[in-house]
Amino acid sequence: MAAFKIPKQKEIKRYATLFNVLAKYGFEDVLVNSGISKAIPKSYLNGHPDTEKNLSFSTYERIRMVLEELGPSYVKLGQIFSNREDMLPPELIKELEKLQDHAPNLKNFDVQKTIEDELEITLADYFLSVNPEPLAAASLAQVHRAILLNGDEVVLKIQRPNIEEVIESDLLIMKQVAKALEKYSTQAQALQPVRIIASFEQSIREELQFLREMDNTERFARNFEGNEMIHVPVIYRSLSTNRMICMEFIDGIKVSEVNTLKAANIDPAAVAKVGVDLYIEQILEHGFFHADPHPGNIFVLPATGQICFLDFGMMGTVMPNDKEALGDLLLYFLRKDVKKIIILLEKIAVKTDIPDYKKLEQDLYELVSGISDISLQNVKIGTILIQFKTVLYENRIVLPHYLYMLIRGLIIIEGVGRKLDPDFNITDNLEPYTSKIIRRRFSLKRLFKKNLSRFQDINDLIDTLPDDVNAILKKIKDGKLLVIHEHKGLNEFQTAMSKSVNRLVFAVIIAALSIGSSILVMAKMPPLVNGIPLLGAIGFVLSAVLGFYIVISIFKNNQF
Ligand SMILES: Nc1ncnc2c1ncn2[C@@H]1O[C@H](COP(=O)(O)OP(=O)(O)OP(=O)(O)O)[C@@H](O)[C@H]1O
Repeated sequence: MAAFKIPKQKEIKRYATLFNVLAKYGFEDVLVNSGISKAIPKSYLNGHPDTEKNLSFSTYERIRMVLEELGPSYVKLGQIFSNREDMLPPELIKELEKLQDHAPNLKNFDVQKTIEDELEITLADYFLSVNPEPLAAASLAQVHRAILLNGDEVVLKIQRPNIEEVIESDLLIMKQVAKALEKYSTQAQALQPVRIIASFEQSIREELQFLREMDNTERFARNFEGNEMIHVPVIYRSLSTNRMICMEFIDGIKVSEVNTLKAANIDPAAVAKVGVDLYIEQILEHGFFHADPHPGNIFVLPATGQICFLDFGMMGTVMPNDKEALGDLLLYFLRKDVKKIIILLEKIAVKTDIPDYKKLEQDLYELVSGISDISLQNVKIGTILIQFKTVLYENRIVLPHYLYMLIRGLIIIEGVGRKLDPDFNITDNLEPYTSKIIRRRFSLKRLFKKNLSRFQDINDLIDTLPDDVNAILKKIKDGKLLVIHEHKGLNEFQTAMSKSVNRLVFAVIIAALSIGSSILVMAKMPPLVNGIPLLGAIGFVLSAVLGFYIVISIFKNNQF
């Protein structure tokens, strides 16, 4: 039996609550085995729990219920881990996603005094009014509307009083329990509770730093500078602190309120298209994306139709190298090249322990075949991504955290899009990016760099792409790729390439002729005819004729 440090009096109640809730759902063993329960006076415990009723739920359901009952810190723990597919099984993730962040309004919360203390001001010097009734209440903060002296409408996102202490104290207990779980429960060991709590500690501390959230908001605004489709709330830095954000009030309609949008003459289908475009741009262009784009965090401004994202507490980052890998992954998926997908996954994974490569190959093959069996028009990216996550989990491949954030973000945003427009299809939004990636991957410059080794790739690509993607390729009016597509074959492409090489050789000859003949003319070198150097004159004429021919050919059909 482990020696457990007797908790201080004020912690005993929290431990007792934890024990009672765990016991209610049949998880008390760990506290008993680790000796924690012994340190709690019997008078605090609820007697023997009635586990019969609650055990009828699955283990993962019971874990979610425990978190709900234990309150804000634990709900936050569950929410943060609802996107840690790299650490938890999919069935548990599904349960954690059900956790809602609607905390009860604070009782006896003196908003005015809190603001004055936080900013060290007298309220009336800066604010015309502050609404004591919260606009929203979440586990870490409460949001209140206010009006500044200049008439600006703002909201104040204020951290709950003493939230830091509550979290510190909960963290302490969580760490103790995690250690005990890891030591005494084989079932819990697989979930790596100590690692989970360490990671939670980092995330929750970050979320409590409102200065970070403000930095994120402003970075997000800079990324979209000049884009008329989006509006980012303005932050009032001088009225904000690390525990309170003062920002522009967004007088918008939530994207989930489809009827209200229609009543305001806003086309929900257009909102879906623009909203998802903006999201994909964050991922693939800026590499800095909103990690929680649920409908409560996306508004439409009725006056301008602009989309407005809120809550920049959790953002994902895609580094330039990661973008390259994402592009490759997309292409290999489209080509159903399972072997290359595996090589790439192994390259980018943070951890792999693949027990059976044949099974992995089979799983991925089933996944990619599923994509091409149905037309891209009917593909639900969410379904594919969920399957993909399951394949990763079952084959013990752990990808970097940002990828799970991104997958989750795409699944959520696709859901938002489909709610706004049942015919919505995210692949339409992805099309310009797919085209761009393909064009970049197979540009002549890159092919030259790769010693033309991608010839075979291109041929494979053309032969294996689904019709829809070929249609995408067709749309690329940039010339080179169109030529590749229309020739539809390796030989023709090679011919086109060799003509390009010819063109280069001709250009070099002409340049040499011009330079050579210029030297002869300037030096007036013999043989001379009427004082003009004969060779120089021939060189001039030749280079002029050839140059003219090449220019005309290029203009006519891009070939010669
Ligand atoms: N600038 C704003 N203008 C209007 N409403 C806002 C604004 N900021 C926040 N809200 C409202 O307050 C709610 C909670 O805000 P926010 O999401 O930033 O807080 P949170 O504590 O991170 O909550 P959650 O974790 O539930 O997302 C939003 O969903 C929105 O309804």
